[in-house]
Amino acid sequence: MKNTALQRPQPVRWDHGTLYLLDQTRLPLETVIDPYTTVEQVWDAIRRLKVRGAPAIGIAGAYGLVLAMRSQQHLTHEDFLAQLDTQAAYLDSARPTAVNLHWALQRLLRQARQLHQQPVPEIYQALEQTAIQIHAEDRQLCRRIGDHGRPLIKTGMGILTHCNAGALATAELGTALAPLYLAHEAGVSFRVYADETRPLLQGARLTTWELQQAGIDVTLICDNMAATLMAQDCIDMVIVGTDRVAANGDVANKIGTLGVAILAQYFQIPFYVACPLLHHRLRHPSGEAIVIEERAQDEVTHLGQRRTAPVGMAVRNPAFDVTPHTLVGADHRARNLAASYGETLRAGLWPRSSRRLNQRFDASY
Ligand SMILES: CSC[C@@H](O)[C@@H](O)C(=O)COP(=O)(O)O
Repeated sequence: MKNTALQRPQPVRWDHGTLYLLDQTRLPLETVIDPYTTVEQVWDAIRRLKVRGAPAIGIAGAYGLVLAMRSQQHLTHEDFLAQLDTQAAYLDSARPTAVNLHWALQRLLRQARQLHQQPVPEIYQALEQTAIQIHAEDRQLCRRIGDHGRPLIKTGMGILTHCNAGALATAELGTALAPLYLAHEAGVSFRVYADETRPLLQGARLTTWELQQAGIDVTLICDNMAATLMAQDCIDMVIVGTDRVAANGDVANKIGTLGVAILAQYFQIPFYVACPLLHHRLRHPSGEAIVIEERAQDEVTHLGQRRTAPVGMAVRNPAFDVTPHTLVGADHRARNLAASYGETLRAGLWPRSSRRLNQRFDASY
């Protein structure tokens, strides 16, 4: 058994009331961990992707709300709860697509309302404990995804992943990368292909970095090389994370995921989405209703500080896309026959309809 636990990076840390975030914009060249003491700093870190990946954003947002309320403990109950609402709405505005941020903030708001009879400092203490609990729960959820997905990983496989859904995006193991970490620890040898993931290069900068640190065989490819590698039989499965799941099983994930899913169907390669459905309330009936974050133009017109497009160029920069549920799953032939259900990698269940999918999610967490 190999032990990779020591090499895994920790994107978020809470230590005696101070939040520490690993600045992911500086990876892989520099490993910088900054302390955060104000809600404005946390909002900015989320917005700029210093902390990123749906689960890590949710955890950081929860701690951000705790930081916001620390200096408000002198307020009356009514004013404390009003301020809590205001600060949660502010944090929630940092990034719209990942469900975890909204989910974590709402959980803290609900808890504060339930405790409205308690003295304000006790409500504050409970908020801090819940943020710590959200952090710990994510660690467990990632491990469960890892346990569930590990048997899929077989010796000799080539595995393609897009963006970064690893330790850097979560409390510990990652979602999509959790099965890979556990398979590696169990001695399974496989090769990961990491899409570079334009425009912000989460694959090139982050997935390669964390897998390399863990001693996992990883090869970097440009996004436009995936089709060729599939045609050359280098890819046996695709596994990605998700920022939001709709009730019909459609999944929003980093821009470019849809293209990979279409390719996987063409080449009849299993396409898995790894996620803990605890956070996904399946509020949207289908992927069309999911709000997709549109980011700044310079992320597309520049590579780092260097301009690569003409001045004045029209640009689109949606940060995520939606993969229809019909493209998610392991058996493309079966899916063509019964294309009306989604399959999402989760605790041992492969539901056959979105209604059952919903029930099973609730039952398991
Ligand atoms: C476990 S993470 C799943 C997703 O959050 C991940 O794949 C992703 O798209 C992250 O996007 P990012 O813009 O880097 O926050």
